[in-house]
Amino acid sequence: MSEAAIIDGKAFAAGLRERVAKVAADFEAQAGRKAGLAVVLVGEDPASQVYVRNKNKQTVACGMNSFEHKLPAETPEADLLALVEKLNADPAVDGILVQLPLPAHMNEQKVIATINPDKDVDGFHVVNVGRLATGLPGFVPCTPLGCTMLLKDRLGSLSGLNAVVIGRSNIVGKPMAQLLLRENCTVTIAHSRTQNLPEVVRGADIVIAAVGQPEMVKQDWIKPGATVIDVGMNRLPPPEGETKGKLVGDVDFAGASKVAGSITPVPGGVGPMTIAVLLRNTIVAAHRNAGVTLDESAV
Ligand SMILES: Nc1nc(=O)c2c([nH]1)NC[C@@H]1CN(c3ccc(C(=O)N[C@@H](CCC(=O)O)C(=O)O)cc3)C=[N+]21
Ligand SMILES: [Mg+2]
Repeated sequence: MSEAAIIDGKAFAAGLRERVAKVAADFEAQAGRKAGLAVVLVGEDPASQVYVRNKNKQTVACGMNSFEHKLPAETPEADLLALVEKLNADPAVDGILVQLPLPAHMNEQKVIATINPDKDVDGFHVVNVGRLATGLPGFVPCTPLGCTMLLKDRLGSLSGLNAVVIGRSNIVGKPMAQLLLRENCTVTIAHSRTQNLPEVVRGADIVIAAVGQPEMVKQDWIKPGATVIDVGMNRLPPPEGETKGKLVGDVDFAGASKVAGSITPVPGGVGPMTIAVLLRNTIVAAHRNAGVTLDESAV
């Protein structure tokens, strides 16, 4: 058995950002303004600050406006809701992202429910969850949409394939299952209570690992030739005398890549796709909100 092909999410994401930049330039020419993304960060979590900085840089690089709002951790929930309402009403803002997790004193569901669904470029609002489940146009969460793009690029049609999604979160597992169903896969959602998980995964042509358990999915769980998408991002404890631990996924990459047909690495796989799809969703939102025509399948 030869080594799996590496699915280069970083390169695919760079290509997607180039397509977004072209579409963003056309949008500006037609609408007479740039598309805009507002990112709200509450608190000083260092990892979150790095993500927000990257989003901001990539938004500007694609020719869109980035509006950053940083609030102290102890901000009252009512103040955050008021900011979201202000962004909802701002015609320069096409997309709104409130960085999760929020501090414990805030109700995430309530905050997400306050975002105008037509500016909800994360696809987290229940209206967008319902649209995805019923096949209506809306916004689809960035990570699972990015995974679907990588799968279709690699495999072409996914029709009839057995897909096993490990994890049932609202952000990845559940929308991932909906998207695979839309592609005519036979979909299984596995989770912490699933009996005989290795056997279930061995039936999969497509494995999506989104559990948050470092290197949980082992070599002998993988069907030979399967396509493996690793959504996990786990920081291992640093070795003696070092400050930064290694970043690993939910899949034992070295083992699984001996059996899989193709596999995403961590880092450089799904992560970069998440941000590129956010920019894609933002330029789509701008066209819809401004009434400018766009072939959405081309971006
Ligand atoms: N409302 C909301 N929407 C989000 O989409 C959202 C969020 N909140 N909160 C935090 C998570 C995390 N997230 C990542 C995006 C890209 C990388 C990424 O680009 N990772 C790189 C490098 C990571 C590294 O080296 O640290 C990679 O995997 O290659 C990671 C993580 C979006 N999130
Ligand atoms: Mg994620």
